[in-house]
Amino acid sequence: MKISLNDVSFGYNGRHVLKNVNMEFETGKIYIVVGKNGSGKTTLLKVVSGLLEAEGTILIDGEPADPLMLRRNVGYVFQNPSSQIIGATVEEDVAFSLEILGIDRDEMQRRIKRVLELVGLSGLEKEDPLNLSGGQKQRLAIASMLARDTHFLAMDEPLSMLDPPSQREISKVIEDLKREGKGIIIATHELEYLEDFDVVLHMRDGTIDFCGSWEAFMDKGFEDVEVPFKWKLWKKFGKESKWEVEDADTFDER
Ligand SMILES: Nc1ncnc2c1ncn2[C@@H]1O[C@H](COP(=O)(O)OP(=O)(O)OP(=O)(O)O)[C@@H](O)[C@H]1O
Repeated sequence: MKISLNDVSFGYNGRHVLKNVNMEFETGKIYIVVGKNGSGKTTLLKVVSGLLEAEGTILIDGEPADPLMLRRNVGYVFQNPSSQIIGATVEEDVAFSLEILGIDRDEMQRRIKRVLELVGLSGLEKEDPLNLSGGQKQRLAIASMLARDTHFLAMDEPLSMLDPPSQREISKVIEDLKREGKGIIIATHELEYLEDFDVVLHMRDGTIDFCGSWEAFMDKGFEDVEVPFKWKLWKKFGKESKWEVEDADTFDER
């Protein structure tokens, strides 16, 4: 599936914070959206997810799509997972996101089991979400969206509230979802742990001023994004090599 944005703009109270954006998102790929605070990342994700209605044209596989159609195809995972968690138990929380879809009980149980397995929360079905760690809450928020089985997921800073081990774990979950064929759009400042991503988008002042590979992104150099040391290693030694460099400060990039 492909979602195309043609000259899409959005304004809060008449002030445009997305300006004539043209972009295509495809399933089976991970898109990383970077840019400084206020550049429009969250707004872009909310427009693609149908949570905000924008000006311009949005197409799904070439057909005009309204916000409702976008909501059916793109799940949005909020920046703060706690704001999304409403169930008294882990399984109930996932069930809530399915109830509005009118799915029968057996199918619901199947989906709950599957998504909790996928995000590594099996065994915690009866747990109160409030007792979960930050990483587990983030997994639950992802699981609840996943259960809706949308083709795309838009995730706003899914790694920002996590410690490095949890960032690594959630990155793996996200990469597994890509292998399942989902299209994933992630707004993030944390570039360290995701490895298997496809496209980097850079936003500046409501526009996408770069869209391409991480190599091209590094070549261009953006002053407002700190490129992870790992990318420099990839560039020097190849992405597949597993080089360990002990002293990052003295590493020679050339
Ligand atoms: N509900 C709102 N009402 C008015 N202005 C808003 C609202 N939400 C965001 N904005 C403004 O829109 C612009 C883009 O915000 P957006 O949240 O999309 O940026 P962002 O790149 O996601 O930032 P961050 O990295 O801080 O999350 C900012 O100038 C912001 O102040």
